[in-house]
Amino acid sequence: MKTSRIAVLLGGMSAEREVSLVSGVKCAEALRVKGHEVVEIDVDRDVWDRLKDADPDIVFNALHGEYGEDGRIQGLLEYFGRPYTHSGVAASALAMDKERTKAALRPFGLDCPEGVVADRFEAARTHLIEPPYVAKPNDRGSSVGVLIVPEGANRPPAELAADSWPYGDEVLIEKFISGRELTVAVMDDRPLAVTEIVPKTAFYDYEAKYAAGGSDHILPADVPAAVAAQAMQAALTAHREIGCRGLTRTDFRWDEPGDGRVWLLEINTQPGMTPTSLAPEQAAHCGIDFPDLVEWMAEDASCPR
Ligand SMILES: Nc1ncnc2c1ncn2[C@@H]1O[C@H](COP(=O)(O)OP(=O)(O)OP(=O)(O)O)[C@@H](O)[C@H]1O
Ligand SMILES: C[C@@H](N)C(=O)O
Ligand SMILES: [Mg+2]
Ligand SMILES: [Mg+2]
Repeated sequence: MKTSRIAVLLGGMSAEREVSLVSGVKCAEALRVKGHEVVEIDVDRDVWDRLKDADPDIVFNALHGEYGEDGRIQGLLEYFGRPYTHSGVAASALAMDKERTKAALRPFGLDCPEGVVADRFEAARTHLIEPPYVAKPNDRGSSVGVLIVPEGANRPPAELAADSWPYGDEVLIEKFISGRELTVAVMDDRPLAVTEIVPKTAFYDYEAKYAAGGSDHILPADVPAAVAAQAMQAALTAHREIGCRGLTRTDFRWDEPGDGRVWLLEINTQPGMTPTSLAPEQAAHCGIDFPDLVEWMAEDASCPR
């Protein structure tokens, strides 16, 4: 790839700001290793002015969560008119909405857990589906606000009605899928591998995701070949049918003690690029080191309109 001037967007205004600062610094470092001129932009409401000042050839979006992964910054980048990494406006907006993503993918034969989107105060008053279920923000990431409601629970989680609840009023109440946790990254049209995640905590929460040693990653996952093939195919189908670009990562639960189905939870259009993140680990497993992965992402950047 020819040497370019690349603006790396990082930080931002989401609940995943700290994660994005780590992803962004790592990606900026990798692009510098590859010889590119890099400007880091910690994104706030002045991002337009900062982009104009930076005058980049390419924008590398290392944001996660609301404003950075949900079509909003992508819309602004379309106006800016320079190639940007990852998915475009529509795919980003759809993928950030977990329940609508599942509805979009079921017609393609993918198993997606039953769920209902509700106002958080209503969900705090009464069980909207029979426990066990998961109550989680419909449009956040890094497991923020994820609450597990076990079988036999008398009441919904009181946290949902707290004044201090910071994740918006819309929650997804989703059937709890017991079993094992799998994930598959996709680069363009290539599913990379299947990782099984074994968290040290009760589930794959923020701590298990980002604390060193917070979870074990088994790569390649020690699962039957048919299960691995099903997860890889489902990740590719999700990437294509949601209309994604560049790198994505799709998360699954394999209901091994139950009926053995592989259930799709969500597709992430801005997967983490931190030292404990899963997509770079899968790329490395396929022989693509971190600088090569990041440079491929920059090279793959586009601005279709
Ligand atoms: N329906 C479910 N059944 C069982 N566990 C679940 C379910 N939904 C979520 N979880 C648990 O919570 C974690 C986070 O859920 P999910 O992947 O939907 O959210 P996220 O916050 O967008 O995560 P990410 O960091 O991957 O963006 C899952 O990895 C899983 O451990
Ligand atoms: C960054 C985090 N939402 C991930 O999917 O890796
Ligand atoms: Mg997510
Ligand atoms: Mg996830």
